[in-house]
Amino acid sequence: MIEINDVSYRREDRWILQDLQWKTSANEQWVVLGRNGSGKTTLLELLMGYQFPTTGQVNVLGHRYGRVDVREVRKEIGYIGQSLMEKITLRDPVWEIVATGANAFLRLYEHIDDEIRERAQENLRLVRLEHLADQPIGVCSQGERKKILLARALMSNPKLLIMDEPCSGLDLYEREKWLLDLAALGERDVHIVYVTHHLEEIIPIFSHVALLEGGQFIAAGPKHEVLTEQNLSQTYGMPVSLDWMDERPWVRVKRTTNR
Ligand SMILES: Nc1ncnc2c1ncn2[C@@H]1O[C@H](COP(=O)(O)OP(=O)(O)OP(=O)(O)O)[C@@H](O)[C@H]1O
Repeated sequence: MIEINDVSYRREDRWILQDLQWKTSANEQWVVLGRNGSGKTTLLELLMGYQFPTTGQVNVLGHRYGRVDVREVRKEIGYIGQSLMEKITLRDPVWEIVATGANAFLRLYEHIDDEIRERAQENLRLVRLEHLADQPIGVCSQGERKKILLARALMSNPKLLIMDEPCSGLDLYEREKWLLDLAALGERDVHIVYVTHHLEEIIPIFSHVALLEGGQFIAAGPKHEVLTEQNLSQTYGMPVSLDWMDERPWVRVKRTTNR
């Protein structure tokens, strides 16, 4: 699904990503973890074709970037990130924002087919927000907006769903409801790459984890192999302990004698 070979990315005189090798398969669902500034969003931008690597190759869904029209590849990718929310017009009704996911535009400039309108309603039902269809998105809560973006991302029946901290700003209740919606996606034929700061969001549908530190992968592979106390302590730069509960990892900072 994704194949990254020898990828490095430089901005001005600084290497933001270095020597990345990464290969994912269709039956795997990935989480990417790393500290602030470790390069997670930059990595996602390379996958979306918003940025191009300084060296190396990026292949997504069988297309090699640089040789294809990335706009065509993007039609097969659903994306949820803060930058998308910032571009949305807050007075637009919810169902219209969902409908724009069908053609990867941000606004509707022409008449919408009944079929697309119906599918937008269906996807809103999927995230249990059909009652908000005619409201402007500006009046929706943060949790509702995240779900609306999920419904939007599903409009194009994406083969790949990329999510950049989709739970940020959600309270515990809203986060758990969002994760339930995400778990329901496990039944769909969609490959997920999910960036988060919170390990407990690694629900059972996720099979693989990549750990980024300073623009390099510390480890990438099956979650039970990668999520070790040693790897996580290195990723976060402090000693941590790890517990698995309800098939989810929970991390705690180890108390140290030095202050
Ligand atoms: N346009 C840019 N010009 C210069 N530096 C940049 C640019 N974009 C990102 N960076 C730098 O690259 C590094 C990685 O940024 P990135 O946003 O990918 O990190 P991140 O892991 O997503 O961080 P966070 O968890 O805080 O969102 C940061 O140090 C950032 O300052």
